[in-house]
Amino acid sequence: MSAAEGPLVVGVDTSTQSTKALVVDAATGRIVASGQAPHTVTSGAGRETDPRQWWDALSEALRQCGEAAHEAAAVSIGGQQHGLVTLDGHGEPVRPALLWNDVRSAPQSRRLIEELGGAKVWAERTGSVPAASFTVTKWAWLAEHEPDAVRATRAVRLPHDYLTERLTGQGTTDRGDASGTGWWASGTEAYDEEILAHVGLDPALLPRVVRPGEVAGTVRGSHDLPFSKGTLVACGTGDNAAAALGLGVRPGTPVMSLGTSGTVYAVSRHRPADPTGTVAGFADARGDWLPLACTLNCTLAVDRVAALLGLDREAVEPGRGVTLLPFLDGERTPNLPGASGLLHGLRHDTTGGQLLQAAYDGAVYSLLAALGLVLDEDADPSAPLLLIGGGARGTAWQHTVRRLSGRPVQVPEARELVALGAAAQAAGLLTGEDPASVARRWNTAAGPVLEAVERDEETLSRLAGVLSDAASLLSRGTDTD
Ligand SMILES: Nc1ncnc2c1ncn2[C@@H]1O[C@H](COP(=O)(O)OP(=O)(O)O)[C@@H](O)[C@H]1O
Ligand SMILES: O=C(CO)[C@@H](O)[C@H](O)COP(=O)(O)O
Repeated sequence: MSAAEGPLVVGVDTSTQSTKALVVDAATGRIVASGQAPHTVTSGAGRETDPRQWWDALSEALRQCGEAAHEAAAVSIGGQQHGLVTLDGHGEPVRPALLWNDVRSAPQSRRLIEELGGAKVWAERTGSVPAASFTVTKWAWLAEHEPDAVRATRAVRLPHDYLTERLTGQGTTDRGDASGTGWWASGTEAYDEEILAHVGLDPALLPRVVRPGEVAGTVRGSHDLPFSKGTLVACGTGDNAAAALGLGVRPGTPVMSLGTSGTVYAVSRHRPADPTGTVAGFADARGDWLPLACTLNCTLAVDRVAALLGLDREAVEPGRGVTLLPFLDGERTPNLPGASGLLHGLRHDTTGGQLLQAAYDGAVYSLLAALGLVLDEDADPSAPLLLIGGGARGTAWQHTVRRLSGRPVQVPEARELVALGAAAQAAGLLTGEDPASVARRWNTAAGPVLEAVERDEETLSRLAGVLSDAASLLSRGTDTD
């Protein structure tokens, strides 16, 4: 391995299933070392992780990076959005974090929307209608179900804030991740004190929102990570905003991420406010906006169907009659938090491979149905859809997205776009550059473009029909526990 041309920076992605760390040469974008370690998420009614697992996983991922991590001049952390981290007076978790895909707060979501003036008011005020994923609904759920935990809480953080604070000793966040809480007003770019008062959350418990490009702090002395005391720490951001940075996308370029969550988004110059709630009006990590739609069921749901069928995830077969809505975790897009999976059109001659293809179709359909809503007038309708996340490596995912979108699809060769985006933020601290320009200089989006194929209108309209006909079944919910 040749010596680095520039200073080394570390970018971290602490996402739902694992924490990944990259050591990157800030001059060239070359990945000098990488590491990854898993965390566990509870199953059953809720989805929770002890935040200390993220720290341990970060430590292990950095250990795998070896000596290179010791040389880092700056570090930044991107992470799963929305999770509610509650800390006591010593900075220790009061209880495990409630994650973005925990739908127990669906009743609190409905109630908060109604109590504060309805969906349109929320969309105009915070950019988003707070579905059960949003932090504000989780805080309301906790206040109702575990008031002792709320009373013991001295600080409220998001997942990426938690790790940044353990590095720096400072409670900080950024506009991108703050915009997914439901208590950050997108018009004024400040915490919304009325919403906070409504849910009984003292603003003093929240982190300071660091400006894009500002240093969040420096690595403090006492920790078990390989960084030297005084290493610069950037503000970090939510994982989708980090991936947008990591790709260096300009406004209007559509991105689809296939991971634990499925997301579609584009950077926009216009502040979003979708009263239907399909599009979350997130801020990006620079000063623009990131209209985004997110599904709860993506790679894990399809892999689960493959496992139930005893098939490899690539063992799909074409078939036109069967429909599978893979809403194994409830769903957010469409907003059906109580839904479960639904199968329609099963026949004696339906094969396992056709059922598996139907699961891919169902997962991709929800994302594509929202794609048009996240793109504004800046968008070029013929631009390739950038496909990222673990699922983007899969041939069946790639083919399904091409067939149901009718668009060309570009699959960047770089695998860890969230961690690269965080690394670009860290590099920006050293050079004064815009992180998105850093990523473009690193050429992170480079990868093969798969040509457009004819859009499979028959499958799209069959899926739309089943979704509409099964509406009452899907909104009723299933008692499984
Ligand atoms: N080669 C592959 N083909 C299809 N799916 C894959 C492949 N590699 C990983 N995955 C899927 O990617 C998922 C993890 O993606 P990732 O984006 O890392 O998730 P997250 O960031 O949400 O934790 C796994 O659930 C797995 O199903
Ligand atoms: O809730 C959202 C976006 O609003 C999710 O995209 C989370 O940010 C989790 O991301 P992954 O772990 O799937 O990357």
